[in-house]
Amino acid sequence: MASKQNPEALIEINGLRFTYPGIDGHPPPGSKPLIDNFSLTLNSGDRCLLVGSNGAGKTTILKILGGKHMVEPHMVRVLGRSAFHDTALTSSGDLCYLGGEWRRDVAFAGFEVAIQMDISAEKLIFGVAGIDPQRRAELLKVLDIDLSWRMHKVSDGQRRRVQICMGLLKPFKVLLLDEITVDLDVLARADLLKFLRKECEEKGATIIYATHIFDGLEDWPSHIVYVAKGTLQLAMPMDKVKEISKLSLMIDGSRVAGGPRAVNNGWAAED
Ligand SMILES: Nc1ncnc2c1ncn2[C@@H]1O[C@H](COP(=O)(O)OP(=O)(O)OP(=O)(O)O)[C@@H](O)[C@H]1O
Repeated sequence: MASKQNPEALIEINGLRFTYPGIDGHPPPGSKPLIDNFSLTLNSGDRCLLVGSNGAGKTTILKILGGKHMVEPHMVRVLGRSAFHDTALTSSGDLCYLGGEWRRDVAFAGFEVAIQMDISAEKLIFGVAGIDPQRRAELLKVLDIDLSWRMHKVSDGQRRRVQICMGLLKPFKVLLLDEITVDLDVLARADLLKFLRKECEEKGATIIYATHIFDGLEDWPSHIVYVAKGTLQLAMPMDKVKEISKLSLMIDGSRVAGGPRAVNNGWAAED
């Protein structure tokens, strides 16, 4: 994470404040903002794990970053632009959001189609125009997709793999992932995380990944952000988290008879 002035910042959130509108389209009078005074800056190559309990506001933050909710343009800048107002950010593929409603549908030949329709994986994946064949082949391998799968007959995890593949076909600069890996088996998830890490390290992409499943993620993120009740509680590079966690193990080890207390590597946090 970097200072607000850093020109390399791919994501800049400055004092974000957000309240869901009521039925009249306006925030209910006197309502407390769901997200309040939230600031965060991520640079090229950063891989940020967004954690927090149910209802903490993770999806809301990702949707705002993905341009799905309107906020004042100065509060959220993605690639230096306002995600809500600059629709070219998403249409170009530079900003990619995978989560929420996306779980039910995929973009196919310019339309949103139900992911469970009677269609082959091949038709869906090869139906996306203007894709680098090498990238497509790599994703098919990473996600271990059988092109003959019929989407209405495959398992949830297999369907999700096709969907993730389609979402990642276009190279992105900023990727927002909202719990999209829950249906994947351990190996598929590990391969996907490896691919995503490579995109950051080699192409300078930035990823925010919201998840409750921390298994196998110890070495994936470069940063961790913990949110509770819409407020940023902690934003830290992983190196620092590991340092603190080691330190706390040493301190506890010297205090507690019988050895160090498990601190769960600094990952688990309760609201
Ligand atoms: N469209 C909406 N209108 C009004 N309130 C909403 C809307 N969407 C979410 N909320 C509320 O905002 C709060 C934060 O929801 P959000 O989905 O951002 O949390 P989350 O951290 O992603 O939770 P989870 O881990 O369960 O997915 C919740 O209290 C939720 O009820």
